[in-house]
Amino acid sequence: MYTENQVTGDMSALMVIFGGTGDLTNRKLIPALYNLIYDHRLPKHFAVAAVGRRDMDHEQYRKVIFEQLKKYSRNEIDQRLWEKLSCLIYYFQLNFTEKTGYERLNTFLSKLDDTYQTHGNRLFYLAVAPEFFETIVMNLHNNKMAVETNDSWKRLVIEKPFGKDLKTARLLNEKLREVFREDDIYRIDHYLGKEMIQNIMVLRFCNLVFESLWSNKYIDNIQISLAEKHGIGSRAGYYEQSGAMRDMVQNHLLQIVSLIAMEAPINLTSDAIKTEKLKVLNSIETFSSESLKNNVIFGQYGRGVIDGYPVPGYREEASVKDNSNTETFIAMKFHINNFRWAGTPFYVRTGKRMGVNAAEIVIQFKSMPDVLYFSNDAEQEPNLLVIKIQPNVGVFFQFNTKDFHMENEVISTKMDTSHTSGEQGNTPEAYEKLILDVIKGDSTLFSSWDEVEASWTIADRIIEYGRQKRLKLPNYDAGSMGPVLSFELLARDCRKWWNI
Ligand SMILES: NC(=O)C1=CN([C@@H]2O[C@H](COP(=O)(O)OP(=O)(O)OC[C@H]3O[C@@H](n4cnc5c(N)ncnc54)[C@H](OP(=O)(O)O)[C@@H]3O)[C@@H](O)[C@H]2O)C=CC1
Ligand SMILES: O=C1O[C@H](COP(=O)(O)O)[C@@H](O)[C@H](O)[C@H]1O
Repeated sequence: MYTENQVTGDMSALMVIFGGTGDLTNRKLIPALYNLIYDHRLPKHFAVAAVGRRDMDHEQYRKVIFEQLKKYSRNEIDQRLWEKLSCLIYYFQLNFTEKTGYERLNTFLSKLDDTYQTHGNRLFYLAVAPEFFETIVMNLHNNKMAVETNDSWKRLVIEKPFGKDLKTARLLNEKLREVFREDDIYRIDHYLGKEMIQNIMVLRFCNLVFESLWSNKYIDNIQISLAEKHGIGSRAGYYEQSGAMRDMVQNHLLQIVSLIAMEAPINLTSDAIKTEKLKVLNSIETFSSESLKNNVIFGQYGRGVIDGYPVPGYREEASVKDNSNTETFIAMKFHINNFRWAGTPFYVRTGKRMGVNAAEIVIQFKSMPDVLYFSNDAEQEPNLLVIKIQPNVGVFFQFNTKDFHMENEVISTKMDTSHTSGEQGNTPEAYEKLILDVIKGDSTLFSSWDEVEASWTIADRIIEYGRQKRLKLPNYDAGSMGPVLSFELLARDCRKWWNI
C-alpha cells in the first residue's frame, strides 16, 4: 500500500513527547504512531518517551493511551500491532519546571538509545501549553540534551500558537535559536499535513485549465471556511487566552491563503515554496482603521442546538468567565495587494459550535456577460471550484450546460469528485505525515520563522482592534453559521457565502 516503509526503514528516532497525558497526545499523536505501525511506516529503530507530571508507571500509561486509541484511531485496532507499538512507548514522570529532573530524563533517554539503537537522534515534541515552550527548551539546553553530533540529530517540534503576539513570538524565537538551528525547529501547523492542503499546489500547478485562470482577471472572489461543530471542550484555560484569531486564523487560515495565492515556486524545495508563501503574507493589505471596522467581524456563540441536542453558550462553558469577550468566530474580508490579486477579495471565516463541521475553499470565477443565455429571469450560476478539505475530501466543480430537451436553457452542473473518508478508505492523518517528515528532516510542511512573523504582523492589528472594540457578545446561536454581520459582509458586495 505505502512505499514509505522503504524510506523510513533505515531511519532511527527517539520521540520525546512533553505533554504525554494531554489531549493532543491522546487524540492525535498516539493514534498517528499506531497508524504508522499499521501501515508499516514506522522507522525500524524507534521508541517513545512520553513525559508527564502524573504518577504512573509504563504499564499504567500504556493502558490509558490504549483506551484513547480505541476512540481515535482511523484504523481498526489489531491487538498484535498494539502490543508491538506499546512496548516501544515509555512513560517518564517529570514536572516541566523541575530543573533537576532533566538530568534523570537524559539518563533515561540514553538507556532507550542503547535498547532501541536510536543513535542519539531525538525528536522533542512539545505537546504542551505555550507557556512551557521556553522552560522546556532552556532545560534541554542546560542539560546538553539538544547538542547535535556528527552522527546524531536533535529536532524540536513546537505546537501552535507560536507566541501570543509578534513581540512574544520574537522573544520565543530568539530563545529557541540559542538552542536549536533554524533547520531543526519544526513549527507545526497540522493543516499543512492534510491531504487537500497538500493538493492545492498540485491542483494549481499541474492543471493548465486552473492555473491559467488563477488571477484577478478571472476570479471574482475566494472564500475559505473552517467551521467546527464542537465547542472548546476542556480547553477553556488555553482558549480564553487565545480565541479564534490566535487559534485558527494566525496559523491555519493564513497558511491556506498563502498556498492559494502564491506564485509558482522555482522548484519543490522547502525554501523555494516558503519564499513564495511569504511574499503572499507580506502582500496582504495593512488593515486601515476603516477596513478593520468594515471588514472584520468577531463572534461568540450563545446557547443553541447541535445535532438535535441543546448546548450551552460559550460563557457557560466550564472555566469560562461569564462576561468573557473571547471570540469563538471570526470573518474577514481583505485584499492581497500584488499584481495577480489586486481587486479580488478574499473572504475567510472560522468558528466553533457552527452548524456544520466542514473546511472548504471556494474559488468563484467571474460571470459571463449577460448576453446570450442569461437575462434577469434566468440567473447565471458562476463557475465554482471547491477544494474540500474535510470531512469530505476532494474537488467539486460547478459549470453550465444545456438542459437536455429544452431549447437554450442552461442548467448548473455539479461535478463532485470528493469522497467521505469512509468511501475512500483511510487518508493518512496529518500528524502521521508530519511526524515522518520530521524524522526524515523535511520541513516543507512546517512554518518558517519568517512566515510566523508575517502572520503575527497581520494578526496583531486585528487582535488589537478586537480588544478596543466594544463587542456585543454573544452574537450567534450555537448550531448556526455565525453572526448575521458575517452574511452582511458579503451581501454588501452583492455576494454570498457558498454553502458548505
Ligand atoms: N488538542 C488539540 O486538538 C490541539 C492542540 N494543539 C496545541 O498542542 C499543545 C497542547 O495542547 P493540548 O494537548 O490540548 O493541552 P492539554 O492541556 O490537554 O495537555 C497539556 C499537557 O501538559 C502537561 N502539563 C501541564 N503542566 C505541566 C507541568 N508543569 N509539568 C508536566 N506536565 C505538565 C499536562 O499534564 P496533565 O495531564 O497532568 O495536566 C498535559 O499532559 C498546545 O500548544 C495546543 O495549542 C494544537 C493543535 C490541536
Ligand atoms: O489547531 C487547532 O485545530 C483544531 C481543528 O483541527 P482539525 O484538524 O480537527 O480541523 C481546532 O479544533 C483547535 O481548536 C485548534 O487548536
